[in-house]
Amino acid sequence: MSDMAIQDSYPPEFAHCFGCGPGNPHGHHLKSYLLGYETIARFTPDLKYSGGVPDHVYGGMIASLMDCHGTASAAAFAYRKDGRTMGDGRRPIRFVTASLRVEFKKPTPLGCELVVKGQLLSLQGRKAWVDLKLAAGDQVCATGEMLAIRLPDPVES
Ligand SMILES: CCCCCCCCCCCCCC(=O)SCCNC(=O)CCNC(=O)[C@H](O)C(C)(C)COP(=O)(O)OP(=O)(O)OC[C@H]1O[C@@H](n2cnc3c(N)ncnc32)[C@H](O)[C@@H]1OP(=O)(O)O
Repeated sequence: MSDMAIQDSYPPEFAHCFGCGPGNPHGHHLKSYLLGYETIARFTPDLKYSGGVPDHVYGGMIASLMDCHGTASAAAFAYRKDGRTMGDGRRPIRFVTASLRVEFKKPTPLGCELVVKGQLLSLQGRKAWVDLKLAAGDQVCATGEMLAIRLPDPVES
């Protein structure tokens, strides 16, 4: 596993995301890592992120974790495809979410660590499709599929 979290390769001007931006002092600071051919992030939601009952995570938090982990995963997979290393000093590869479908399979328990994993389904041009799974222990609670779009490099003036 790379020691560097994918989000820690985001340049300061793109580090403000509430879910994962290292530069947002109020945010969740989700950290995603490339581990072989998949990505992984671990996160324990604070007890205030409850759903309809106090011991379940609310759906927005689950979607948020997939949102941030999915775009980070897309970037990591694109770095690998381009034969690059994150933080290599060149212009960073950045993706944003174009679409995210979440299926809530089981209630997600609050008060324990959640593990989000990503796998690349397809990477074609600027489009990356990422398969996502969120689990509590051995139980997969939600699955998702994201289309992430690679942002073009800004034109140098
Ligand atoms: C905004 C800057 C932030 C940068 C942050 C970086 C660090 C990350 C931070 C952490 C982030 C955390 C996560 C977050 O919270 S990311 C925040 C939530 N996401 C957004 O705000 C994204 C808003 N959307 C856009 O900016 C644009 O629509 C994008 C950039 C996505 C595409 O607009 P762009 O003008 O560039 O490209 P295009 O329109 O030619 O489309 C290109 C191709 O994609 C296809 N397509 C597009 N949409 C869809 C769709 N819904 N379903 C199916 N297909 C779709 C389209 O048909 C085309 O295909 P083809 O014709 O080529 O075959």
